[in-house]
Amino acid sequence: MEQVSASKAFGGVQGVYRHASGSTGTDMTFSVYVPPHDEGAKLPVVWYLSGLTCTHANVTEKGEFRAACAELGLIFVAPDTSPRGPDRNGGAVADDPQGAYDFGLGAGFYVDATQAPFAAHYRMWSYVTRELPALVAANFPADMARQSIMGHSMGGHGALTIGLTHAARYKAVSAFAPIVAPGQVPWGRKALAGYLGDDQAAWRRHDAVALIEDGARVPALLVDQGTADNFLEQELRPELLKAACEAAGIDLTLNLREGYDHSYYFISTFMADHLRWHAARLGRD
Ligand SMILES: N[C@@H](CCC(=O)N[C@@H](CSC=O)C(=O)NCC(=O)O)C(=O)O
Repeated sequence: MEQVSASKAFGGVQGVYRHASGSTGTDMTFSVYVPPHDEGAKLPVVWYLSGLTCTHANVTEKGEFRAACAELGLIFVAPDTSPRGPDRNGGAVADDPQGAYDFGLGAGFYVDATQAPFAAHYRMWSYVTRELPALVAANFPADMARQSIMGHSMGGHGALTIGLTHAARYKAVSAFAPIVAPGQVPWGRKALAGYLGDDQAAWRRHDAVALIEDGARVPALLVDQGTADNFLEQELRPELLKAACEAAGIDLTLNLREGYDHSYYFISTFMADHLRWHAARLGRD
């Protein structure tokens, strides 16, 4: 692992790191904020999965998480959203043929692709759930028995599906403006078809509403959603998650935030609220 940068912030260190990923077969860049802590202490880890078009940098620069993480003693990890790099294996790493913002580069959807040409490199599920946690555990003062996960939009979809699938691992799961049912909306249908083909069982394993319908459970979920979000009605559809949680008895807190859009102005406004909710479930309040 190579350190790209390290800057003191709120008494801790905001770092950016690069490594050769075995999951994606590319170099991957991610950021980690380590709050001030006693020497030898192990700290809980909050994972943040970003949305379409993002790298680690969007939330790192605009997410305004550091003050709360420093206060609460939380490590904050922000991975990239897709493999990147020189074109290999027929365009698997480079942008998709249409150059779309919602598929291919910057739009890995946190799945392990099975379809050519993406299967060779687009393995963000393995990267985020296995490879990067091992790297973080080995290189940072992380208590891997206390992890939680959150995300935005496409990353909210990733946080929900990963959190529902690994319910024992992640002590808290939350999202900002998540895609809740990718199998039912254009962004998701395009990505799942492109990465997973027509395997409907695989689609359901990467769809929060379908996972809940199929029996996945977490004790509680927190979702914040802006009412002025351009993507609300066509792509996000939080009412589908609300209905699934009600039917399943999952304690969903769905905060509809009047006038907020889909941007980091919205996310940064409610970031500290989410981190406090996570901290309470990670034994840090
Ligand atoms: N057409 C827009 C759409 C991109 C966009 O809004 N991306 C969001 C995530 S959307 C769901 O995953 C985002 O986080 N953008 C980065 C940011 O810093 O705001 C476009 O191409 O810009």
